[in-house]
Amino acid sequence: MIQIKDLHKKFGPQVVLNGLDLDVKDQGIVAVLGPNGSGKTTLIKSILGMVVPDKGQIELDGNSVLNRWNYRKNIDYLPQIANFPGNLKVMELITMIKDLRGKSARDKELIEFFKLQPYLDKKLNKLSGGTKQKVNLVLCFMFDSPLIILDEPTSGLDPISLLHLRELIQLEKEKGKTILITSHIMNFVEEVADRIVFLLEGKIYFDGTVSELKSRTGQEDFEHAIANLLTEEYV
Ligand SMILES: Nc1ncnc2c1ncn2[C@@H]1O[C@H](COP(=O)(O)OP(=O)(O)OP(=O)(O)O)[C@@H](O)[C@H]1O
Repeated sequence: MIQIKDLHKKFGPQVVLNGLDLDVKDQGIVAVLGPNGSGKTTLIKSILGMVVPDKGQIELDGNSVLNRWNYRKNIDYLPQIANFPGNLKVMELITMIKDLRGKSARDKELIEFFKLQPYLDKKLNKLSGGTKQKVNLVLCFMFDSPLIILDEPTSGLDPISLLHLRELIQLEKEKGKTILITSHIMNFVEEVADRIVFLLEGKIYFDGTVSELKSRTGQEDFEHAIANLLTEEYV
């Protein structure tokens, strides 16, 4: 589905991606992890065509994405920070995005899933951070695309909403979708991820399952296993 070869990206003198290779063949949930500033969002935005790499190849289903835009219609994306006009009402925003995308949407089902009915007539700037994030999740998931990219989807969510999100992600996976997630909430990642891809110094430093990570680092606890990857590199 996604094939990335020798991806390089610099911002000014700062090297962010330095020859990164990534192959995602199967359906399932891939967690892209790494310290702050390790290039997770840069990688995601490169796949989406929002960042233009300096060098390297990105293919989706065998076709290069560089300088092509149509492929993005088949990706659902949740940005890390979504900035929508605050004076729009929730339902107005959902309707506007549906009109722009021109695709059928399952917004009603998701509004119910996240219990957003009481907020539909409220302006976005009057919502709490967590409620805004639920609106963003509705916008992201409503088009039912085969590839879903979620940049920090857990941001601002309370424990019950986190459970809902986990359930939704699992349901989407069961439909055969590929889901790429970044998150700093380690127990959420441990519960949902089929594969962990850990970025460090512009490359993939670890690629495997949660249990492979635990056995490589000799740590039973996932958070400690991740911390161990970092000390491995820096001692
Ligand atoms: N448009 C840009 N211009 C200049 N520097 C940028 C730009 N986008 C990202 N960077 C820099 O590239 C580095 C990687 O950023 P990126 O957002 O990809 O990291 P991240 O792994 O997603 O971090 P976090 O965990 O904090 O979200 C950072 O040092 C960031 O400041």
